[in-house]
Amino acid sequence: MLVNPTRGFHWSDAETRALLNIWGEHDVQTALDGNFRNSHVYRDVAARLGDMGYDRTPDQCRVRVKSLKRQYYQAKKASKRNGQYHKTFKFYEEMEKILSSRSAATLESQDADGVAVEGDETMDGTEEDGDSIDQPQDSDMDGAGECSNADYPVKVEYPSYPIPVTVGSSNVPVKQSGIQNTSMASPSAGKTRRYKKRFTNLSLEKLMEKFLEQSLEAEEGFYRLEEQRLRAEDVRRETEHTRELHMLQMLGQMLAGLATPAPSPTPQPACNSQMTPSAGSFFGTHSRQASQAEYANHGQQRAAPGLPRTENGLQFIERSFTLGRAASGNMDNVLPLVKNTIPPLTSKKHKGQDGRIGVIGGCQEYTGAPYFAAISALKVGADLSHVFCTKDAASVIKSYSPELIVHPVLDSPNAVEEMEKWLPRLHSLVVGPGLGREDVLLKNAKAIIEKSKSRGIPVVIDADGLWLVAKEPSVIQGYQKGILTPNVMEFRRLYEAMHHESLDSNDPRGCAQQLSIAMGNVTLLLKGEEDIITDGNMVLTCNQEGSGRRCGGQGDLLSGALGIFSHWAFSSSAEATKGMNPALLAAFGAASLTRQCNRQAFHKHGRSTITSDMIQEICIAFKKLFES
Ligand SMILES: NC(=O)C1=CN([C@@H]2O[C@H](COP(=O)(O)OP(=O)(O)OC[C@H]3O[C@@H](n4cnc5c(N)ncnc54)[C@H](O)[C@@H]3O)[C@@H](O)[C@H]2O)[C@@H](O)CC1
Ligand SMILES: Nc1ncnc2c1ncn2[C@@H]1O[C@H](COP(=O)(O)OP(=O)(O)OP(=O)(O)O)[C@@H](O)[C@H]1O
Repeated sequence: MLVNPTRGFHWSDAETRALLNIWGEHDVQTALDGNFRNSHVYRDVAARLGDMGYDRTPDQCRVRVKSLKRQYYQAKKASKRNGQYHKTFKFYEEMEKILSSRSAATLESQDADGVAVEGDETMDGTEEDGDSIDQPQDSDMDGAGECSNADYPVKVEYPSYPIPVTVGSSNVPVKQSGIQNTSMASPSAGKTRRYKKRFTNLSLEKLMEKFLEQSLEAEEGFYRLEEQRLRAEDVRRETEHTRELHMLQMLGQMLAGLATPAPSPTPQPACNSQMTPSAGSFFGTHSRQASQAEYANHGQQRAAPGLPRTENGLQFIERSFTLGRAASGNMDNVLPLVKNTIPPLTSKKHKGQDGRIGVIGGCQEYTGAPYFAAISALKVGADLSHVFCTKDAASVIKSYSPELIVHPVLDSPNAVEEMEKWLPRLHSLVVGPGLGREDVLLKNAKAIIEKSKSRGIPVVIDADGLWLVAKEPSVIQGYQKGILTPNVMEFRRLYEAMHHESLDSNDPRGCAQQLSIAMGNVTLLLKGEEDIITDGNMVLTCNQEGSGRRCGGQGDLLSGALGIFSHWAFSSSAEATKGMNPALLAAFGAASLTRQCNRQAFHKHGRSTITSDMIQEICIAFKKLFES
């Protein structure tokens, strides 16, 4: 049970004696002597008082002790004068006993340190009450760090580098630079006294020890914080990395979802009422930006038939390709996939393995077109290039190049059988360059397209082949390995044939997509200022820089190149194409190459650039685009 449960300011005599008994014990005095911090000592004193039934806080004990000491010193002073005063201080004897023996001990240590110190345990920076009048004769420490005790003057040398010290009760380390001249030199009077009280009882060695200890503590604290910061940074980086990996995984899964071969598509209704025409005209003055934005919408709104379009890989890809398009078409994101489809040149392969291409075209009027197409296929990398032309065109075409294998069969009575027997040897077919529009030639071309379809051979249709398609769309409709390469005129013709209405010249992409869908998602490469490539689901644009030079035969170069690119693309694994429609990749590759050839040739020949000049550039252009 507590004797003093009120914890009031008044100390009873018994309580005070109990306190002095504890405080006067040797181990308590030793613990208090010369220590900066004495809170733990007074905590112990208060606890022991508590054991005796007195409920006092450590602070109350400390204040009470101070008060007793003050009274003791005053009584002692007075007693020197009249020998009486001590009689009025009822605890004089007890205090005398404690402090006199303590003085002796302190003096011993003073001798050892060479520093005169008198006083008590007042070094606790956290518990100072600011009351210094209990010190009858404080030792002085002046602003220059000099301990000016009369008997033992000592010059205190502080290190010139900043030492973090704990100030007040906040325990915040602060740096004191030039400590001799600042904080010790110009504090307020009260502070000066406090410093005096704190430091006078300490030996220099201890003082320095304290400084160094605190300096070390502060340094350790700094490193601890720094370590925490670095760990937090590591965690942040790791989180970021995991997030990126997660995104990549998601992308991979989506692309893998697209690798599933598409089922046979159904032709779609032609018109997309959601389309809004933009300003300008592709077929006249075309506003590219407007239609780009517009087209992004088409890509996301349409659910085209035939291709997996669940939540979904396709939408995701469309978005990413739409983003990529803004700056430079799809050069950055599609070209690497095209590269993936190009077979490496190795000594292990035999002739024909990298591609055997057939061109159906070449008549009395047009011998250049099939030649351009066939030679371009060779120059891009086909091993063998065949031309199936009319009899009178054959020798002319042969005379252009000994590289080409020319079959004068297109106008023969058994043209289809003649050509069909070559089909097993062909990897892809280009139908149309220089074909002409004679019914019999178109009929034979149509028959050979049908045969090729049944064999699953990729079929590129260009020029007069498109004339045929405009008349009979079913010849290629819904064939996923079919690719149409109309120029502006051919596109218009096709569109109007399919939709029975004029095309919206302000919306080339929308129209191209509509046409592709109407054709059963056959891939379309609409040539122009910007080549638009679509399979109805996805739209790519090729803005590879070309030139302003348009001469006959450039489209033939493109269709011939596309012949070989389509073979490579359709022979590639889904992994290589990342699940993208191979027809799109092939078209993109051929379009980029043609434009690059045009650019290079134009640099050399300017206005005089002709298709033969472009063909000369295929090697360098191919290297630049696909092998660098
Ligand atoms: N050196 C050669 O042997 C060449 C033969 N070519 C072949 O020539 C054949 C015809 O192809 P084209 O692209 O010349 O087809 P077109 O004869 O339909 O068009 C030729 C050009 O005439 C203009 N044109 C066509 N119809 C028009 C109309 N109604 N009103 C106004 N202008 C019109 C357009 O500028 C068009 O690009 C194809 O088989 C093609 O392959 C071309 O490839 C060019 C080179
Ligand atoms: N305005 C243009 N700016 C840049 N390149 C263009 C432009 N128009 C067409 N091209 C490019 O020229 C090439 C041939 O396209 P073009 O429209 O001349 O084909 P074409 O008329 O079918 O050719 P051909 O004369 O062989 O029949 C394509 O690669 C295309 O990208």
